[in-house]
Amino acid sequence: MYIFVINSGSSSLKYQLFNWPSPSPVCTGLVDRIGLENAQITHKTFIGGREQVITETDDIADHDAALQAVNRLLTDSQNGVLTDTGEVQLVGHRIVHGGEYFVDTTVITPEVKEKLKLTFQLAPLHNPSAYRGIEVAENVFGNATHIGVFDTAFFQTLPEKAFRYAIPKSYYNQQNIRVYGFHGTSHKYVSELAYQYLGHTDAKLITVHLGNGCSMSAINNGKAIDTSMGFGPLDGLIMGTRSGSIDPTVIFYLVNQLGYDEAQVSNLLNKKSGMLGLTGFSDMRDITKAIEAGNEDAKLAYEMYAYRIKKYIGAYTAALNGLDALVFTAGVGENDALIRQMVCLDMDYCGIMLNTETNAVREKDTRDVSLPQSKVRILVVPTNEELEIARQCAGCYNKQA
Ligand SMILES: Nc1ncnc2c1ncn2[C@@H]1O[C@H](COP(=O)(O)OP(=O)(O)O)[C@@H](O)[C@H]1O
Ligand SMILES: CC(=O)OP(=O)(O)O
Ligand SMILES: [Mg+2]
Repeated sequence: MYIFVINSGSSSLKYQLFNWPSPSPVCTGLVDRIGLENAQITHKTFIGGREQVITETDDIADHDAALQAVNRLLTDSQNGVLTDTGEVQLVGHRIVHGGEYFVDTTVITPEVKEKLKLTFQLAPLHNPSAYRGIEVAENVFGNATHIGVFDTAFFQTLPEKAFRYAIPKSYYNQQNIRVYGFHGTSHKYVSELAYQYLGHTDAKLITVHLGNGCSMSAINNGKAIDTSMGFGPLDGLIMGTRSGSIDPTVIFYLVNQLGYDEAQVSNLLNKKSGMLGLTGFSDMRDITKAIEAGNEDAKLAYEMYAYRIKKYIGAYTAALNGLDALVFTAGVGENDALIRQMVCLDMDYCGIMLNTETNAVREKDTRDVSLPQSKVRILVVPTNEELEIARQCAGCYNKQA
């Protein structure tokens, strides 16, 4: 059974095709810079153990054009992996915000799509493009069952003391204003691999997902008990373009003193802040280069980024009453050894002692980068949200069958 997984970002589209139940993808791809000049498609196929990479640069106006281009590559007469997109039976869609409506993996119907529209405001960088991705994919993969997998689902186990805000109860009861939590698919996936690596599931974990969006979660015996993102994916850690936690007084000031409206505040905090606002770059690789070139703003931003993570480690170690493993994942968490080093520096009081030598070695697989005497294991676990989405789609489909 072919399962196609789509992870639609605001300006990118990632995808993987699985010939289920094999967890190794038949092909993977990324369409980057959608809507900008010179969008780039990187399409990789893995057939008979051979990797083939096709890259194309073109102007791709929107998600519709992006999926049409992917469709062409998938069914190309020479290098295609499918004869027809009709061969795809399930399409899994990553949906960041399930709001109050979706607590689990859900088959997409017209009613589901209507409810999804109500979540746009809550995740403005993500849910509108996921919705667009669904609409386009329904045309391209007309025979398939489309299934939504929600970032928020993993956080259904949060206790009320962690998911409620200290505002009048009616805002929760009537408006569902509460912590939802995000990147749940990734936190779930890497925590399960960490438990496998540790060899037991009765362990206390802190998972640190550092991609464009960044979040942490505290996990006790496989159940999330707290997480750093909140009502929307803006709270908590400093991210590529998002501020993370900020005193709401700043927002009152922007509105009252500078005359900002809601769209301007949202644009500032979601798209112009974080590492981009502090340094002019949102990509950690550019920031590292800037630090090497002596850029003081970049150095400070890097320190702020690591410091915020450190504070959450302290908070979650307290919430868990101990810690067995600290797990780093996603683009920055997996690849940026220096961030891991800065986060773990001077944490021996908490039992965290990094092996700076093994930490500096690049590897693809799950690995332990702590010193033998460290009470807490420090793990680097590559995430794979697409594989987890495929797994959940197959589970949802089999339950229905
Ligand atoms: N070798 C690397 N060193 C440092 N950072 C990296 C490296 N490779 C990728 N990244 C960072 O990973 C980020 C993207 O992470 P990713 O998990 O792919 O994010 P998303 O899924 O949110 O787009 C980039 O912004 C970049 O800063
Ligand atoms: C929820 C979120 O922030 O997702 P991403 O990291 O893909 O932007
Ligand atoms: Mg991501």
